[in-house]
Amino acid sequence: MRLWKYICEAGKKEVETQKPQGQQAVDLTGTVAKHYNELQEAGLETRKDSRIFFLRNFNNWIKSVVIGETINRLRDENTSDLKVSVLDLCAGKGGDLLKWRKGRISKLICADIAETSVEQSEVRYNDMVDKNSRDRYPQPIFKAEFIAADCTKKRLKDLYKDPSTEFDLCSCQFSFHYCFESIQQAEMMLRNACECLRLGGYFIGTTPNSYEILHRLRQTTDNSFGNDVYRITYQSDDIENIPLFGAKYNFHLEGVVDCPEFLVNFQALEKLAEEFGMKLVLRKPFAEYFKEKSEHGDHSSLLRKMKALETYPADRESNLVSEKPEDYKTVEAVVKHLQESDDQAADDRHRRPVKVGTLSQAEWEATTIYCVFVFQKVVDKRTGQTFTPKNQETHKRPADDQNRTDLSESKTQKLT
Ligand SMILES: C[S@@+](CC[C@H](N)C(=O)[O-])C[C@H]1O[C@@H](n2cnc3c(N)ncnc32)[C@H](O)[C@@H]1O
Repeated sequence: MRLWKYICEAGKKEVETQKPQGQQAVDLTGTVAKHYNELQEAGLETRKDSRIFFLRNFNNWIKSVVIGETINRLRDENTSDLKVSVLDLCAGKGGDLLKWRKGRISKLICADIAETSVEQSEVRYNDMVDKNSRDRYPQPIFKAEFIAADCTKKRLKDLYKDPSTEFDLCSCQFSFHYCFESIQQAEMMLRNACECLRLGGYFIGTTPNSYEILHRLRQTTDNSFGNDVYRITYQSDDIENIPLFGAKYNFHLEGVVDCPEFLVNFQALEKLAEEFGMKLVLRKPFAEYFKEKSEHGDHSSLLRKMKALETYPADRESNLVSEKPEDYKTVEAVVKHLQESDDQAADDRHRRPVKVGTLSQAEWEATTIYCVFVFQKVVDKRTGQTFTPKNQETHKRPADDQNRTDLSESKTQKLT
């Protein structure tokens, strides 16, 4: 508790000292909302031609796995016919609607600061319901509610049609970091994520891994690192004195994002979450999460179905997503090695070219900035009631240095 008090006080002080003298601190939520509101929704064809086609699919695969596994876990820990109710915090244009449908949830509330995105997600949802009703065998589809609000400043509970709504799951994908602008915003975001969760409910998400970002920043001399797909530029030269809140950097992702973001201090996040009865169950860098989950049969076939990896070698070199040979240097060596072992094992008639699924090095470096997190509500702060899951896995918090990625690590999966 003393540590937490220290974190809070330090956080508040930092926010104060960051304000230019005699002025209000610049509030960046407006900039973020404007950016996402103006973002055009690319059609399927445009997306296919994109330099980050596989990166986007890969990130989508990670979301599918964490969402799918958490819904399964909820049903395991409760009853198999649990009517799952979900809050999609910073839901954007509704990119996860199909995942919720696949998870057979019963109720969804989507909230986002960008009004245009909220409208688009509602249209998408209505199209999905319409299309389903015209199907020969319509399936039940979850009820949905859409809210345009700054989730770091507005208490969402006051905006729900039914303020007594309880959720089994809150999902915040690729968005949580925006709330680390200030302690007040982080507190409000966590309040929104956790206060309406029922005991045993989960708060899951994907967010940039600040350990990884700092590790990469320390290897540069100009506060900036990246490649032709992404770039991170930290606000100041002083990377040894990172503020707990408001540690701003600019994030650029080719053709999709160009926005101020904030480093998430995971210790502060855990402490803040504790105030809402939440316990960290898992935090894993994407590289590690991919390695673990891609070995699982269902997830591995989903990788293919979602086109989350690029086939290497391609039929023609010009079919590769990157024109730079160095983007395929590691995978080239892996294929060579696999081909040699296959050739030794097979006789002449059965020799076949080895193909693997992979990501170009530049996309791999971009996606491995992120990590997955899972919290569970283990204490109801109002009643003091506690929750002990049926299959409690003892969570070992990863040491900070285990939260970094070895970029030469294999990112391939044999296809044939
Ligand atoms: C990278 S997008 C992710 C969208 C969606 N979760 C997904 O995975 O497809 C980040 C989203 O966070 C939203 N966002 C940023 N700051 C926010 C805030 N303060 N309150 C609510 N939404 C916010 C943006 O409008 C945007 O839709």
